[in-house]
Amino acid sequence: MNWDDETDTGSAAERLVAPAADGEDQAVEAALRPKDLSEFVGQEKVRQQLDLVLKAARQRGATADHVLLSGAPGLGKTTLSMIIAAEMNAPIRITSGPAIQHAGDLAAILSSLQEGEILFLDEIHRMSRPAEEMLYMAMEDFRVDVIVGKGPGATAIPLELPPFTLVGATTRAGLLPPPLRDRFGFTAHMEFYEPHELERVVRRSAGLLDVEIDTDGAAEIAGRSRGTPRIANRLLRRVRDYAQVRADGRITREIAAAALAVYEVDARGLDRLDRGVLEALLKLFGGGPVGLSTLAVAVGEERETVEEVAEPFLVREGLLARTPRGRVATPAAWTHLGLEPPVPGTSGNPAPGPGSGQQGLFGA
Ligand SMILES: Nc1ncnc2c1ncn2[C@@H]1O[C@H](COP(=O)(O)OP(=O)(O)OP(=O)(O)O)[C@@H](O)[C@H]1O
Repeated sequence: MNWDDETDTGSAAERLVAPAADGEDQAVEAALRPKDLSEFVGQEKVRQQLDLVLKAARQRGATADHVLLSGAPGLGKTTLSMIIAAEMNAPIRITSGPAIQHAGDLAAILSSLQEGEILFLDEIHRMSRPAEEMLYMAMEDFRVDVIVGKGPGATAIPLELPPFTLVGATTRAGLLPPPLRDRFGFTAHMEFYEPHELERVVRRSAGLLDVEIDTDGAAEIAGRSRGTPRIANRLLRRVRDYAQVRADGRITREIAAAALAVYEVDARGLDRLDRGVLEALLKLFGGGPVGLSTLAVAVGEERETVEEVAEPFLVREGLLARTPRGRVATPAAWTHLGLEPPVPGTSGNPAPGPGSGQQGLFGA
């Protein structure tokens, strides 16, 4: 899947359930990041494999193989790169693909690395082609050719680099050219987290933020966090505000549910936009199929917003399907909104069923 699909565009930019980091996240994330592999929740396979890779490198007294981390935003790629540095007792340099537009930008970074340093290159799929080609040689031979001069008189001056470990992160592993992908010794795909894992993330973060929370309160937040630790931490902060202002500061299931109802994040993590799309699909178009443009007009949003912001999560949750004939709601969508699907052969509006308690863009 294309995880960039779930980035923010237009009116959806301020969503509480956006997977990308906002300013407030950046300010608090440093404090909440696990510092070593044992603190890193979930991703069992990745953790075990990485643990072996790092231990083996330490035993050999060598730098670790280059590591590629792929997966949706907010699943812990940056966190894991910092853990790699901590486990290797090495400094870390952080940069990103879009920041490296020229091969010279990359040469400057590479030539200033210390031996064993971890170079974290976020959004590696967005690096320019000349920089990418320079990276091939740097990863394989710890050497780059710096081109001096222009035209026929240009000469390549080889520059030796100290051994380093590149940790590349991408939301789009499929976009990486095979020669780049093949140069990583270890590739890990980060999965969305299970609710019980997010519950642990929430409880851990609550501890660090000095917030009292019970098991059910943590479970309630976890269930609405769309499989993503960053969203779990963000919802926790909003629930903490509510608990502090409207209650005694302690987070229980009731407090979490009431707080997130204020922010219109429902029990499954759908927000106002997601529910608006689903409600239009069910109430106005009998569950589809309906074309994307028509659906977008019906919810008063841009086509791109519906397609790139709302739909990826609805598809992932099995609530909506993209078919050649248009968007179609699944049986789970009817159940989630508490509506009865129309009986085949009738054209009446769907009747509200049990559980249709929450208001959406179209009312209940
Ligand atoms: N496995 C985990 N256990 C505990 N907390 C986690 C875990 N993974 C991520 N987090 C928390 O989620 C937040 C976001 O993580 P991080 O910045 O590493 O995500 P990312 O995948 O690098 O996102 P992006 O792709 O947007 O850069 C951090 O505050 C971190 O503390």
